[in-house]
Amino acid sequence: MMSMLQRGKLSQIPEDSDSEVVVLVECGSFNPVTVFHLLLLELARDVIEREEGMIVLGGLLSPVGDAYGKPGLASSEDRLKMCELAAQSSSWIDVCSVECDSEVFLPTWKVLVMIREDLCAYTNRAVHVKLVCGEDLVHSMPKWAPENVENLFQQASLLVMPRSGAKSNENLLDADVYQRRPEKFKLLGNSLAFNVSSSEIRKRVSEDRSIKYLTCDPVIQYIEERRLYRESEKPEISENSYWFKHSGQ
Ligand SMILES: Nc1ncnc2c1ncn2[C@@H]1O[C@H](COP(=O)(O)OP(=O)(O)OP(=O)(O)O)[C@@H](O)[C@H]1O
Ligand SMILES: NC(=O)c1ccc[n+]([C@@H]2O[C@H](COP(=O)(O)O)[C@@H](O)[C@H]2O)c1
Repeated sequence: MMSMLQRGKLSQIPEDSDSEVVVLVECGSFNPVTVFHLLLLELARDVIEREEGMIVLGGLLSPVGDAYGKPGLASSEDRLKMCELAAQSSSWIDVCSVECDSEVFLPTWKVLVMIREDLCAYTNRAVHVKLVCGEDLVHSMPKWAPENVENLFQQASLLVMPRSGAKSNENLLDADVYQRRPEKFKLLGNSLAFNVSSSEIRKRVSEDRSIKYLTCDPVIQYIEERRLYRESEKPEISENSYWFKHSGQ
């Protein structure tokens, strides 16, 4: 199988180390990738290394495939490329193309299992997988097929960042999914929470406003060259899309 995380970006595991090994995965649309997506992985790594003493093998951005059917989604080719350009700025973050390569929608738990199995086979040791996300993803889970949520909690644990300026006022601690499996969650401090989003970038591009420092320079150049997001969004919502049925929006 093609590598999901370039071997050159993987941390070395000292031979005599009995520390637990983990890969951090962020799943999303990345339409386009923002500075916050990268920062979220950095903050998660810091917490896991300092507070849990685990070895972080690497971090992955996994853009959802075209089959998700979310209105206004740029092609998986463009979103994958922008993630790759953003990951060039990191020594340990890489991009996983398994969702974009798939013609069918892959539930998040399946993506995490594929990544974990690939890395277990490569390192020849047990590898844990943690989903790094914003709290809006957790609030959307009641719309997912219940078995997909259950499988996710069986296969992985979550590192969750409060989302400043979130549309929802729900508190993560009140969410049913949290209350059912609190041991599966670790909350990241909100002192660095800020309100940059892909939708804000798309809006600003369509209004010809600056997006400097909201995403990486090579991503800005790519958006300009490919003239992405120039039209203001006219969401054509297909009621048959996976997104419409399961995204919670
Ligand atoms: N500013 C932010 N604060 C907290 N979490 C964030 C932030 N931006 C993105 N995330 C998280 O990163 C993951 C991937 O995000 P996604 O690709 O959906 O970007 P987004 O900015 O939420 O997109 P959009 O604005 O198009 O809804 C999700 O778990 C999301 O909650
Ligand atoms: N059943 C599932 O596992 C399921 C359902 C809906 C969305 N998701 C994921 O949640 C993320 C949502 O991203 P957006 O917030 O950009 O729509 C995507 O990575 C998507 O694959 C997973």
